[in-house]
Amino acid sequence: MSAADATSARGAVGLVGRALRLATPGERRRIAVAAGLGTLAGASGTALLALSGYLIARAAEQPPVLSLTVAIVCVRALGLVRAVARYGERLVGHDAVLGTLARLRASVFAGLADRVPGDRGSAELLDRTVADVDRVQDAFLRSIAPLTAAAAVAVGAIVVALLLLPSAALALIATTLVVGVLLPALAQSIGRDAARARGVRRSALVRELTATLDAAEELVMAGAGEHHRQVVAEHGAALSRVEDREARLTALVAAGTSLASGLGVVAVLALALAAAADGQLAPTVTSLLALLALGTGEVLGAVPAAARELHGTADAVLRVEQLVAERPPGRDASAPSDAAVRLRDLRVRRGGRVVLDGLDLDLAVGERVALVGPSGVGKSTIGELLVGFLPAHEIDGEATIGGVDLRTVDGGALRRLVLHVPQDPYLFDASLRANLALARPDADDRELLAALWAVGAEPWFLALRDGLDTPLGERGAHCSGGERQRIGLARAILARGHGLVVLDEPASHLPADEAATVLRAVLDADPRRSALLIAHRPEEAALAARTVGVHGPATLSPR
Ligand SMILES: Nc1ncnc2c1ncn2[C@@H]1O[C@H](COP(=O)(O)OP(=O)(O)OP(=O)(O)O)[C@@H](O)[C@H]1O
Repeated sequence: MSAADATSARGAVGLVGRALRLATPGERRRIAVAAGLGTLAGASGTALLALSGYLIARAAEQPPVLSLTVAIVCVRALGLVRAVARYGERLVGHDAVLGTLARLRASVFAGLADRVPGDRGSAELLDRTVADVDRVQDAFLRSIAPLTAAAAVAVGAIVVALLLLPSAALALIATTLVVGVLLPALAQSIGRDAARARGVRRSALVRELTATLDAAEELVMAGAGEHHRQVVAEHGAALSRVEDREARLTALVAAGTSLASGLGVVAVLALALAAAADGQLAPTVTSLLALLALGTGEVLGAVPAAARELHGTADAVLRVEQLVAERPPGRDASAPSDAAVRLRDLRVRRGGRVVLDGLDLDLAVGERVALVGPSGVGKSTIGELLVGFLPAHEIDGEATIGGVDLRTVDGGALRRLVLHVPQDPYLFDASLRANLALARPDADDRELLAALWAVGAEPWFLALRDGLDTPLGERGAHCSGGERQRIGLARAILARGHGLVVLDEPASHLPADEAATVLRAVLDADPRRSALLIAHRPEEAALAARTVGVHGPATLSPR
């Protein structure tokens, strides 16, 4: 089903089914209970209104009070039932939906994290993914529940009217068709166009804003800040215009809904009065019918907004469903037994361009190999291949680790086997301790400090006021390039259990006379670990038992 299909009734039912499939059976049961309680609240509200009308009209005739007792008790009971059912609906519904959301967020994150980095998407995709999961909540609470309640109340009211005055039932059916079918179809079409236009405008704004914030320093230095501020403001204004138009159209539909409901009440009242004048209907039932129509109109009044919401959530539900259900292509459950690497006649394409071609490389268990060569010839690409960061469709030829094809190896098993130490390690906006503990959560402070000392970070550390509790700032903004690299290298010293470490120029910002010593400490931290060391400096390459030169797409020669 495409998002556009959601405009049809079948599409809407299908979408409700798909949204419900995102919940576990237990959550579905609670969502059903919430929808049932919502229906009970809506029905008792409408019945309360109708019965109150009857009671007032009957009381005006000044009958013996005892003859009103049943109606009075019913009115009290309905008032209580309505309040309790509404409270229960909110409680059970939100409890079920928030539980579903928490679980979905974790699944969506796992789905994104499992993808190779290039396949993970931009800030815009991540932004939409977070918003999408939130919108699934709307599908449950703002669409499914009110639509169920409205359908049940409308059918009940029509049956009651049919028993009392068939012509009033016809007027109610007409109101239901206009308010519950025609106007929602209009609202859905507004929702579809508005959601599409809003999505395009919002994406453009997020893209521009992210790019501007990322490059803020360079833009200010180049004097281009004002221009970009204007571009962001224009995108913001365009989004506001789309939202403004959507709000005006929505208000028109809301006005149409109130008008149609009101006309329905007037029609039912007129028919009931005429029937009462003809003696076909007791005068007291006239007000019951009119207020029954009023109550039904109120419940139906939520349908256009619910239908619009349902359409608005269609794309979101489909995207979340894909992220939760889809495994990254080509990854299966095979786990390599060791870290022996074998590459034969390997060809790698990146961005549509061949960057490695005819590559042969062996790395035995426990062996240390250095990769050297000019910039841009594909050294890092080899490292990324070994750690599963390249999409399978970009790799041709033989590429195995522990005898398992690198294109099909299980992502989790590969990351437990191969440790990647990048040139620019990612530091979280957290304490130094938390950033180091990422590599070994059970390491104590003594071990963390030993790792810092081994990478030559002692003088820097001793100058920190809060020691291991020092916050490192967003992306490690409080650290220099060299300090960030030392933290990345300390993580590699702390890490345990890997069969292979890929060191991708992780000491390039350190002074040349220190880099080789620090790298040796990393290599010696786990002597059983084999290593692929990507290096530009000869003294670093000399740490490996064997050096391999990479010279371009078609050549790779052992030295
Ligand atoms: N994500 C990517 N998308 C498209 N092309 C890429 C990507 N990453 C790298 N490349 C291209 O692949 C080629 C090899 O890049 P790679 O980073 O492997 O080279 P390198 O030998 O490690 O270079 P350096 O020594 O400068 O780090 C380069 O031409 C680069 O432009």
